[in-house]
Amino acid sequence: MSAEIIDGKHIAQEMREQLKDRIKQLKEVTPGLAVILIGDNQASKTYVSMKQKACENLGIYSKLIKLPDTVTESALLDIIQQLNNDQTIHGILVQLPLPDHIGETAVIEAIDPSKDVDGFHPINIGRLQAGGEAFYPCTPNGIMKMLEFHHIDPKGKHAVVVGRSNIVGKPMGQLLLNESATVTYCHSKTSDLKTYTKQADIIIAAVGIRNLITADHIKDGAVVIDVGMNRDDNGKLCGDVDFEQCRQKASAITPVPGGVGPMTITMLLFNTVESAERFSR
Ligand SMILES: Nc1nc2c(c(=O)[nH]1)N[C@@H](CN(C=O)c1ccc(C(=O)N[C@@H](CCC(=O)O)C(=O)O)cc1)CN2
Repeated sequence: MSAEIIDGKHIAQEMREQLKDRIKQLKEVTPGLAVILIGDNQASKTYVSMKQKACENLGIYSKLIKLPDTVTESALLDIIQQLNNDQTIHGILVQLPLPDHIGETAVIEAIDPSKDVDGFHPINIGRLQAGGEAFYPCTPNGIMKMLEFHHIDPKGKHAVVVGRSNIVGKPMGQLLLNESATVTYCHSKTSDLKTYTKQADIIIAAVGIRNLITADHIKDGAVVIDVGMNRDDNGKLCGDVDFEQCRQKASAITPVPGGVGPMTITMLLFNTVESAERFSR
């Protein structure tokens, strides 16, 4: 078997075209996104510039606030407060990871939940658990859209999520559960990982370990979603899944790059447009 490739770039592009129409409908309101970037992390700079470019292409106003990694937590909280009160801003995000001296929880909790387009605030996480209207975290929500696009219904399927981060693993399991999947969480300390992954109809690999998931880890026909963003020995971007091995056995698989990544940014745009729509009602 050779797997169907789940092309995140293509799905992202289709969704972005739909968002353009929604932005046109907003008429007097221009959706506004504030992005706070702290320090000099090269990957973060790249992701932020991709977010800004994507906003520009769609006609979303984006405001970049660059802060040195010496910024204090209290100065950062003040800036967030100003953005909470800024009527031109419908979405606020603080690019992660943060420098060690800044508390992630305090920062996330300072963002007005109605502008928390990353979907990380405890109010949005609680609403996600309740299955209600909320901003859902972008990467897992993007994966749900990819499954939907490929008519892969999680209902009754066994989904194994490998990873337990607050931004991907945990909400991913919750979203799959909300769609009636049976969910197993594994992580970097799970012993005998294969025992679990071999039972999976859908595997989400989001642990940040290059080539952790090999053909031996999956059953024939599994759907394999790779969230990993790692570098190989030559500095080339690669995921948590051995793509060449697993594509021979899986029924559908995402590549890295060009899989989940583009959907993360698209779902950020989606949440920002949704927020502007809510403000304009
Ligand atoms: N505040 C947030 N911080 C972080 C998030 C987040 O959702 N909110 N997620 C990640 C990084 N991230 C977005 O911020 C992100 C990662 C990867 C991609 C992406 O499109 N990757 C491309 C490859 C890009 C490259 O060449 O380097 C791909 O997979 O094709 C987009 C967004 C952590 N921080």
